[in-house]
Amino acid sequence: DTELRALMDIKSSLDPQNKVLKSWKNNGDPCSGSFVGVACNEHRKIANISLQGRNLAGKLSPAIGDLKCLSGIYLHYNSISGEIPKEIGKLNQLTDLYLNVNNFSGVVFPEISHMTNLQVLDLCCNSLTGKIPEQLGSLNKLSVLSLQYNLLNGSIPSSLGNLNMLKRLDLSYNRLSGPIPATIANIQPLQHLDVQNNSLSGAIPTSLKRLDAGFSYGNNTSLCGSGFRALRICTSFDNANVDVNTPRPFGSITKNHTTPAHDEPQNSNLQTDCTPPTCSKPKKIPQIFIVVAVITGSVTLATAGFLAFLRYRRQKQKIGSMVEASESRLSTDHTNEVHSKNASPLVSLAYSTGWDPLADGLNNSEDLCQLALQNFRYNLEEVESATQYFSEANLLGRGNFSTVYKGVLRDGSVVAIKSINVSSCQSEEAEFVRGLNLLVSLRHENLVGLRGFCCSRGRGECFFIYDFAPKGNLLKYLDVSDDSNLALDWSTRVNIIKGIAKGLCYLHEETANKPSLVHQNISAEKIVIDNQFNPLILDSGLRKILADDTIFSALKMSAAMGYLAPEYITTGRFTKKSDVYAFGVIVLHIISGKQQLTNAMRSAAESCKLEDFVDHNIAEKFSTAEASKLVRLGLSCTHELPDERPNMEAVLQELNRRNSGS
Ligand SMILES: Nc1ncnc2c1ncn2[C@@H]1O[C@H](COP(=O)(O)OP(=O)(O)OP(=O)(O)O)[C@@H](O)[C@H]1O
Repeated sequence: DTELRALMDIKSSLDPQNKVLKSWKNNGDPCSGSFVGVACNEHRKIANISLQGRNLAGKLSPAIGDLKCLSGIYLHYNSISGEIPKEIGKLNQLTDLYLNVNNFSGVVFPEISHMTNLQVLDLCCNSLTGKIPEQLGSLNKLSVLSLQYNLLNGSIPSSLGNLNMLKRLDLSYNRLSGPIPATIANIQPLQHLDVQNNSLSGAIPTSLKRLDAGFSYGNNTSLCGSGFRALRICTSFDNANVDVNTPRPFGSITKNHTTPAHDEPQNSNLQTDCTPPTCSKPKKIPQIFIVVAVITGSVTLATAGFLAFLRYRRQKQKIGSMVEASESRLSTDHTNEVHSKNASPLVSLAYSTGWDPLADGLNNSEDLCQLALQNFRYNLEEVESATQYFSEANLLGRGNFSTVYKGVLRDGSVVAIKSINVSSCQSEEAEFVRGLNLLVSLRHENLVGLRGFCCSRGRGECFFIYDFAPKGNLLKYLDVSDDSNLALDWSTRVNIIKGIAKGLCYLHEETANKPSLVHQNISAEKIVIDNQFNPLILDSGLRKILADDTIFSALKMSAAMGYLAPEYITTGRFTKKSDVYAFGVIVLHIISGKQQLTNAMRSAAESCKLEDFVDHNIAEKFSTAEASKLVRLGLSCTHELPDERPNMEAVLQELNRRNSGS
């Protein structure tokens, strides 16, 4: 079929050596869940391609334009080169386009503006040249436009002022010249505008003052304006300049450029190709059995405000060199004031506390908190030697904002070392240090033990060193065949459920020594198993040191796996009850032994048909009474309404009651 052919085409150009996309098979079914990074909608049309951070080094094929029901393309943090194909413009259902942090070159084709449903366009950190097409001004659903760190020149099109849903606009680190169009200042929802490090000139529209700290304009050759810090007052020459470049009324630009005659047949074709029900979005979000594409799309809607502007910062190797490049550029080209404004607070933290080996001897901190943290400090050398210089052979997992390696410390103990890019961390130094203090203070038998950390300015990364849990994560024990030896027996399953409940209860409770914490990212991958088959929760408290937007990528994953509480879609907030929901999903996973819970399974659970729900691998070797109570617990924890879910304390009481009764 056309979609499969298109996928094969995309595969051969994106991954010519067939290293990453082996699972995309000519005779396979892309909607079976077996094609890595591919998710379909309810009509079995491809809705999402999520291949971020996969080391893809080929090109993006024009065949992408044949996947007409795509709503999200996530190809960021790869090394994809060549042009962004014009054909991408045919995707008029697309809401998210993430091509940031790659090696794309060539121009931004005006055809991109045909994607009329686009909400996030992130092309940051590539080598794109030429002008920003005026036609982008017709993408009127756009809430995030990120074009920073490219080689774009020419002026900022005033048509961007038509983007009346835009919240974030980042054009920094390009070669743009001319004035900042006054039209941009009129975009009501705009909260962040970054144009720093360009060659802009003329008067800054005064109304941009309302953005306050959300407006960054440093390092532009001849900008002027009154009431903006570190800017000179405009002269009559500047004002004349502005007049010359005063944007045309944007209505006319929109008319001329956004709906050129040749677009219409193309777009209307797409409409007919893709008319509902083929591409329709589900009206209702089911509870835990959720289509990946639908939920990721919905989550995007609910959280678009905080999702994208910092995404470019979240790469591993590239970002380090980029930070350094921008630092050196700033220190040679620009004033100290700008330098200190742009340097990451965390970088200075690394200096001031001497965490970085390069900065040893500079430790002049008198802050008691920070001194207490010194006990947990490791140096980079130890981290490097433990992981054999971050050898791929020691790689345990690579997530959206972090990478985990297995390592052996000098004393012979085995550890898991989680590396997080500095740019994914809280940028406020005080907040970060507070988060660190909390992190090291958490202690519980069901939380994986944190031994220490190391923040390296040189690598632009922070490392967290944890005890290693040798039996792997919970996923390893789901969907296993009965001859694999991995099927857990009943009492182990109950013990694991109870342990997770204890760990979560500890996190949720507030004591004199710790605040109440919401984990926010509970899933089977975040539960590792120790030698005694006790469960240990990963990443507890980590949220406190991460930048606000960092959680978002993890969120999409948990949404995809069904761990995300339904109310998140409307509230955009994590609560203890959303942790309870994820816990409930895990309970159902453990009892059923399955990672994917089908509707049929849910009905079986609801009607207490245990024989259809409990993992066949344990045959009859389980207590029926206990199993039906646990299934009921799983169902009540995953109740659609948060108020109807029990809190973790009640869950634990129920589990203990069961134990004493059995
Ligand atoms: N302390 C540990 N002991 C044993 N294995 C671990 C430990 N920490 C992590 N792992 C393994 O590494 C995998 C990846 O860890 P984790 O999910 O925390 O990081 P990640 O892949 O970088 O994802 P994320 O972006 O969600 O943090 C885990 O699922 C687990 O299998």
